Amino acid sequence: MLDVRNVSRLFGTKAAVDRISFSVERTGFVGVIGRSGAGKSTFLRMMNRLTDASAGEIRFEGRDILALRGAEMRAWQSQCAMIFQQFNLVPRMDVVSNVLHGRLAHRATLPSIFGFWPDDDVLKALAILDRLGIAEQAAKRAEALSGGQQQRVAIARALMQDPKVILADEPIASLDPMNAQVVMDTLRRIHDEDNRLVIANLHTLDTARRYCDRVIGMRDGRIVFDGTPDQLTTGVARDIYGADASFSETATSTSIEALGTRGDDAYARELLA
Ligand SMILES: Nc1ncnc2c1ncn2[C@@H]1O[C@H](COP(=O)(O)OP(=O)(O)OP(=O)(O)O)[C@@H](O)[C@H]1O
Repeated sequence: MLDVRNVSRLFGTKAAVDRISFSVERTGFVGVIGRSGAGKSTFLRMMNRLTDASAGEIRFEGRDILALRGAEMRAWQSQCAMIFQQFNLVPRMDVVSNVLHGRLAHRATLPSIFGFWPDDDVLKALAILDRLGIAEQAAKRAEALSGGQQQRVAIARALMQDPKVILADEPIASLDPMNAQVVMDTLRRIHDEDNRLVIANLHTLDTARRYCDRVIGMRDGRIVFDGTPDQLTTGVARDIYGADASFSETATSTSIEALGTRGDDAYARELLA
């Protein structure tokens, strides 16, 4: 499905991503972990063509997406939705309009600018918001929502593109543990129910272990670990983060795990409703 071959990105003489290779045979939930500056965001941005690669190939279903230009590149970008740490919504615009912007690549620009959306698109946006549990927020300005709700709006906007791949760059780094859990549950559900490939850069080990089928560890632009969550032991994590024997997992953890084991999911949702 996805074949990344010897992909590099240089900034000046420094390799932010250094000849990385891996394959994803079939759709899954892949987490990418590593300390700040390891190259995680640069890799996602190359996948989405927001940043050019310096070398290598990224083949998705047989096509080298790094070689796409013009309309073909834009078509790829709409199949490959991106979710960002800071949500990237239009704060003063209402929620449903923000979601409808996920359809921009499919619609004429001018009517969209003036807010003329086909009824089908509006109904689809409302159905997605309903699926993500935030339909009642549809008419509010995005800026009036909590961080977790805003990230769910961003996920709804991504789903409006009907993407094959969802790339999430630190999707919960700005959220408190309860909101983080709701957002991660949402991403996982989208993978399970829709079979979309999710690749998420994550800054906490417990989140990677809990939600991912596969974890890729990056260090200094290279892949230094590629395995299952079970194989992600403290020793392995120490290598990925480049820490010494004093490495502590708590420094790279949130309390999501604790919330889950206490069975507080329903409580978290109640609070967020
Ligand atoms: N536009 C740029 N110009 C110059 N250097 C860059 C640029 N973008 C990234 N870098 C450098 O590339 C390296 C990898 O950065 P990247 O943002 O991919 O890391 P990361 O693992 O995502 O870290 P973080 O979690 O802090 O975002 C860093 O050393 C960074 O300073």
